[in-house]
Amino acid sequence: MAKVISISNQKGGVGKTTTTCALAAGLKKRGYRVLAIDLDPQGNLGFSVGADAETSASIYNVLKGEVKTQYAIQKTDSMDIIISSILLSGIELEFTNTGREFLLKEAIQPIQTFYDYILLDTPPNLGILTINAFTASDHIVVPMISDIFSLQGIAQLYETVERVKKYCNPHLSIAGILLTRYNPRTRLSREVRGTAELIANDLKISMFENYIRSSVSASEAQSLQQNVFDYDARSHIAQDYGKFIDELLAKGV
Ligand SMILES: Nc1ncnc2c1ncn2[C@@H]1O[C@H](COP(=O)(O)OP(=O)(O)OP(=O)(O)O)[C@@H](O)[C@H]1O
Repeated sequence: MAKVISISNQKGGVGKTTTTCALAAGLKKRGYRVLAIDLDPQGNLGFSVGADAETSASIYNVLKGEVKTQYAIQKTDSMDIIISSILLSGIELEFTNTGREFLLKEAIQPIQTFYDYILLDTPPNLGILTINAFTASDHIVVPMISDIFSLQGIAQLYETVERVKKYCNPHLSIAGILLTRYNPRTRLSREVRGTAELIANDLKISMFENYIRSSVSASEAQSLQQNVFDYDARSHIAQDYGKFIDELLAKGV
């Protein structure tokens, strides 16, 4: 039975897609069966792994009930993936029925025995797609860049998680906050890290000890549609994501 992990932060550009891609590819390299589902209407994850966006079904078709989940899965070198669609951006108005928070959970139920991990790349907001992701998930990984605005969003995210736990999914847990695009040499980064630790501590959320350093390999790998390990296994970003995955597995996630 697959463990389901949301990679989520309502702030844009914090490394959700990069983390989903690296986590999926790294877990696959460790021998796990991994499916990633792109819930972000921007569709960057599908592009990052070279998935077909022209003819294949997307998670939008699945949530609409037009296509069975198993027929939307594409196999790529890095991971199995269900791509996103720009049509997801209208879903807030389109799906208004009772129970709409459970659509994704129901959609992945028939395929959960075929995978060890299902990773959900969420959009940069706390709307119905993110609520669907949290309702379907066992754990949430929260990528965060070390700037002062990112800190403000953590409490809001925490409140959403508490609401989902109360009404939709009591088993949900935040696996931890992962600092991304981190530069250990700058004082600001270190200060924000210290403040993030205080906030996380107050909310009883853990921070991952490992962080992801800033590296041009992130965008270079994406533009070549490769995962960071295949692009350059010796790069900072590949090494950091490798250590993060070890830490995540050691936590029992
Ligand atoms: N460790 C890193 N070092 C340098 N650049 C990075 C790093 N991680 C991600 N980036 C770059 O930052 C940009 C945003 O990353 P990404 O798309 O993963 O964020 P996101 O949170 O998914 O964004 P959105 O909310 O828009 O979906 C991308 O151009 C990516 O290449």
